[in-house]
Amino acid sequence: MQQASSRRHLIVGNWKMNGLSAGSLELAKAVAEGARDVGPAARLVICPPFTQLAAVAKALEGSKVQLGAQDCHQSPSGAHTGDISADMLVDLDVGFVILGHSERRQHHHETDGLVQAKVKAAEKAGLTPIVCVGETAQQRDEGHTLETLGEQISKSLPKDFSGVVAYEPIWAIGSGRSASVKEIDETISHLHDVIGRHLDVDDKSVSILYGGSVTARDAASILSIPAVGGVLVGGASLSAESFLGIARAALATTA
Ligand SMILES: O=C(CO)COP(=O)(O)O
Repeated sequence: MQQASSRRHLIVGNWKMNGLSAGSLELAKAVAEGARDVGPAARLVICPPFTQLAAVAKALEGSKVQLGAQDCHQSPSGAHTGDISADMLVDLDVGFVILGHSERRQHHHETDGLVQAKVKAAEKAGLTPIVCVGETAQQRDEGHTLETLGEQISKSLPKDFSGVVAYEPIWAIGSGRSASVKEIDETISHLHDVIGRHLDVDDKSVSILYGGSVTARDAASILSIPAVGGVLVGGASLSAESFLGIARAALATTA
């Protein structure tokens, strides 16, 4: 098993639908500036809304912080009013794209099949997809967590998947209640097994992040779990101080 000391954690900020011009620029610059102290312990990615990508890309020039987006369309171009293609993201120096987030699965009715089509489009364009999976509180209470996640993994990821997975229990998102270290450890270890069984890739090659109410306070204990490849952060990524606090926790786990 991979040891915590040899890993480089991926710390991803998902700004969701937050950020106007001035505030986004200020936040991106502050993250870029503070990232200098984080050293090689972590790779930092911030995912602003589409409207801020171009400005944030400029603000991150020359920094170690990479740029991500929050969705893309499954087609390269065409009559898809209001949509954004993977090539359009690459054109703006975007390197990562979050796909299949539970908020899109729930509010935009995205299915596993659609998520897989988007993953293929993203990989073809040269983006690294960050594919989210997670169970509802009801699925958890009824004992269907592992089955639900297994189905999402096997149906949302192509057999030759080369991206990143994020385990985000829906009940933990925005609730202030992160899953426990034991829950995260057991679930992510299970997801590695599912990947090994269902995909044609070495499960160790797929990094699995945890997301759901991650803060600078609990980041070190989460990042110390050997199976965890990093974190996907919502609310706490909207302040440079708390996002960088999480990144510094990665540094502490490798010290
Ligand atoms: O959905 C999330 C990140 O994609 C998690 O959001 P919070 O960190 O606000 O719980």
